[in-house]
Amino acid sequence: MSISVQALSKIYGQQKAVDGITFNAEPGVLGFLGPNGAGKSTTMKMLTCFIPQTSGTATICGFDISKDPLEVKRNIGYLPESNPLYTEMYVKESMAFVAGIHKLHNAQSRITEVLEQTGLGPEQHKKINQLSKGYRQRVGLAQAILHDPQVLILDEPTSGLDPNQLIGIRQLILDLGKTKTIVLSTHIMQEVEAVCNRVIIINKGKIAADDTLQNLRKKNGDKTLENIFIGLTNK
Ligand SMILES: Nc1ncnc2c1ncn2[C@@H]1O[C@H](COP(=O)(O)OP(=O)(O)OP(=O)(O)O)[C@@H](O)[C@H]1O
Repeated sequence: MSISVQALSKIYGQQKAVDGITFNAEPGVLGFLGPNGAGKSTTMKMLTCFIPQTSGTATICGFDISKDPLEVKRNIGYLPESNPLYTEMYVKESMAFVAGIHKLHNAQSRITEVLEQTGLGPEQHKKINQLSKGYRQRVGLAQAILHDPQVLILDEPTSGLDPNQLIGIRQLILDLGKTKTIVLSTHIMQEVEAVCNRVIIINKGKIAADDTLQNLRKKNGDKTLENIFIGLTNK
């Protein structure tokens, strides 16, 4: 199992942000949906060992997030919602920096491959602070996939992109999802329909639905995904 989550919870002070969620994921693109404040980013931060859980367990490619964080990080690529980048670096230089952190042996050829895959070739000699928002998103994604992880955690990877950029990034996510397990957080229902084969809807820290898109529609009288989302998250 690529991702296995058992009764995972996170409490910040008095706030129960994630409340005992359990799910598994295998290769494919899993849409991770929920209203603002539902606990999506918090869950992603726990799965990537960014913050510790309050209780429960999770494994990534068999490695426990509490006991084996280094192995988890070797097997996971993470694009956080804020997409933090060293903006003073040149694109290619920033990729070499990340390759160094992962101690990649084939760094040069892998960087060339990933720059190509993410459409960054023409921009590779610019400084990150000279790039448009869409291209910065691509740099974040390129850094997340550089070490060829089996699991990708993408927190709103397409927010703020123009329609042309959207198509390119969605296609890349679809291609990656053929072999990798991708957890994709997004508020764009059209995007979910375009790339996800399964969705989890989270509301107030709990899982409100976990199913294929097809089954969700069947169970909800063929309503649109937007209406299903509204129905499940206004409780
Ligand atoms: N560091 C923190 N300290 C205290 N509370 C936090 C912290 N981070 C998140 N929270 C709270 O936890 C809850 C879940 O937040 P989270 O960011 O996981 O939601 P989300 O589903 O990703 O929302 P969005 O769609 O707006 O990004 C919210 O009520 C939020 O205010």
